[in-house]
Amino acid sequence: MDFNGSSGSPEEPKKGRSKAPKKTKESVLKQKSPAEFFAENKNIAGFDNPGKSLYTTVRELVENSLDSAESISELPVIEITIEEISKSKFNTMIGLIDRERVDEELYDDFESAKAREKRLAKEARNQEIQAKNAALGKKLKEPASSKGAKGRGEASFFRVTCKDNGRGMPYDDIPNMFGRVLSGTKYGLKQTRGKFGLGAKMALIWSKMSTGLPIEIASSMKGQNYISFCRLDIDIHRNIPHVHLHEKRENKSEWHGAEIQVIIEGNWTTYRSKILHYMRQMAVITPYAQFLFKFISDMADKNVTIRFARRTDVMPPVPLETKHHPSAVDLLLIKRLIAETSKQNLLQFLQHEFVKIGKAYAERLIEEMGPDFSPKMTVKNLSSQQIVRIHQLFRQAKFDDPSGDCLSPAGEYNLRLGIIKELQPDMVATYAGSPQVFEGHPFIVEAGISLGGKDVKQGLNIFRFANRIPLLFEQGADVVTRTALKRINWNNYKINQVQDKIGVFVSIVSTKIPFKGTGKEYIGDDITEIASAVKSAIQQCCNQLKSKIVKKLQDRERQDRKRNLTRYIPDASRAVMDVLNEMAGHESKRQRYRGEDAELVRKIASQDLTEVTFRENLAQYVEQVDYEMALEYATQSGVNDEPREDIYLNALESSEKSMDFHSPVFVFRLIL
Ligand SMILES: Nc1ncnc2c1ncn2[C@@H]1O[C@H](COP(=O)(O)OP(=O)(O)OP(=O)(O)O)[C@@H](O)[C@H]1O
Repeated sequence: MDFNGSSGSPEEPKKGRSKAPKKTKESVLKQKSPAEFFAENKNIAGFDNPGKSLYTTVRELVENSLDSAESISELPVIEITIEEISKSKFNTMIGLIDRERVDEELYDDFESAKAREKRLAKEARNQEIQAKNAALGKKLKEPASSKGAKGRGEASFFRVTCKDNGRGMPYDDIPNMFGRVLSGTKYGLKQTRGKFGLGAKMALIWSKMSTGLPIEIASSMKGQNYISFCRLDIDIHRNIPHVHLHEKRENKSEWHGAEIQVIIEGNWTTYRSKILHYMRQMAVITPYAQFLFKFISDMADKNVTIRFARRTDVMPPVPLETKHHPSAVDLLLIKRLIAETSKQNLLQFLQHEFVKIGKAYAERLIEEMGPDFSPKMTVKNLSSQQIVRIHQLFRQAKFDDPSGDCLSPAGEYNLRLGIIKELQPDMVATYAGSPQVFEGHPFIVEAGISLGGKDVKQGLNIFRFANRIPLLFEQGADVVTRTALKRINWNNYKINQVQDKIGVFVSIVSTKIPFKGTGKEYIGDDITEIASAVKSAIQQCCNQLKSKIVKKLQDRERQDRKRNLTRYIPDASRAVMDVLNEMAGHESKRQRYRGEDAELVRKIASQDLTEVTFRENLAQYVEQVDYEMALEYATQSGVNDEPREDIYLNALESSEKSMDFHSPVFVFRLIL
């Protein structure tokens, strides 16, 4: 869909300034194209500064690739490469001669000899303080990063490439898909990662603003014997693609998918960890995808290669496009649906363009609308007032909730697998809620709680996902953070909120994610339905963990008790034997005992019972008591009934041909 309402040749100028109303001399009225607007307000789309822009570019490209592969039910294979381009290399690329500085004082990072002296003295003082503190065992503060001198520093350039095995794009659509802001294929009512028709264009706008270089797209669809190649940039004022090269190339390897390449200014140093976190979290929520992430630079020690291997072939079902729920439409939307419908009369329109309106219910609604409505009336002839009446009734009438069938949650199995694969926790519990509704939109909340694991800090580590996208920014106000911090009493579940390493994973999917703020980065805390679904999903996980933790604690207590008893056996045996030896020492003393006691004393005297046998018997007894206690606990807590789950892990290297035989308790792999 195209917000400009244009579908003609992309190269042809159609809208924007050229079509602005004629201005009189006094008029101050101006128009802006959507591309211009977003270029001027790029923070809205997550392009706040070079570092964040690098992060958002990666994110937009990866998410487009995932959407694309999943739309054809293909297990995603995605390669993302960030290549650092030095300034001189960049200058060569654009044909600019690298010039040495002549007038040093002209530069923003120029530092006078006096200022340099002052800075170095300050740095030396700081180092001294740090050394003193270190000697006193005090916690060291990160030294304020000394950039040498003031200044904005050198710009860094990066070539970002993302290659996938997805659906690809039709040859003719590519220029508009990448060169016209607010055009995309994901505007319908459907759960998708992308929605606005903006992300890829923003990467291009940023490249245009920072390097002036075009974007390159290579793509092929299944069965196409050619690769569509397109190099283009965007005419920001007119919001139309400016195509440099658009041609068909040979597709020898029968490849399908897309490869997008863009050269932008960025900052790897400040956003490295965010980008790697993003990739890692994406691997958690998408364990059926294979990601290869590479950072390449001239300095080999900066290079990074991370392969996030596919660990399951189980892919969530493709989300389905659904119709609007009557309680979630506004006047404008009803008018648009009327304009677009293929249905003739009001009855058919209500029945077919909305969910949860059956024929009988549509008839009752029309009856209720009043005497100037009838089932057979032509829907396109409805007056504005009549449409308002329909809208009012939609807001007041009762409708069944939409079902969650159109949604595609990650799935409890995938979430658990993702958590285990990336964090290797000591314990994990997951829960998938049933579909619920807010403002006429279905949503599903899934959660996972883990304890322990690698690269997890003490306290709460929150991982948020919306429509299977990791959300990394603006965490504080998010519904998940607030719920985990304020509404869960972790003590109740024997979890120590400060000391334990707690992973909180919450994934929300919906046909509409109610993002707050400008950056599509957090979900507000004010939608009660979502807030309570998040709370209950976390609690369900905590309950599962609690029984595991209690069992573990009891196990530990038992082991401690056994260890303590065992530790005292030698002393206790020796002490008792001393007494017994004393009793059996003299014939005259032995005479005093009768029955069992006499027998015992006799055995001591004849050395039939020694300290060693006594010690052995005691050890055996402790063992038996321990066993009986374990058995008693198992019967009480029904440990044997604990649900078991099969988890099938794929081999890290899938190059070997093999066949897996799954049994309830093991997987047998036959290498062919
Ligand atoms: N890797 C890809 N494979 C196939 N189609 C793609 C790919 N990348 C982009 N597209 C197409 O280009 C369109 C525009 O992409 P863009 O990133 O601008 O917007 P979007 O993904 O629709 O929404 P959002 O701005 O919310 O990300 C997409 O709707 C999709 O049809």
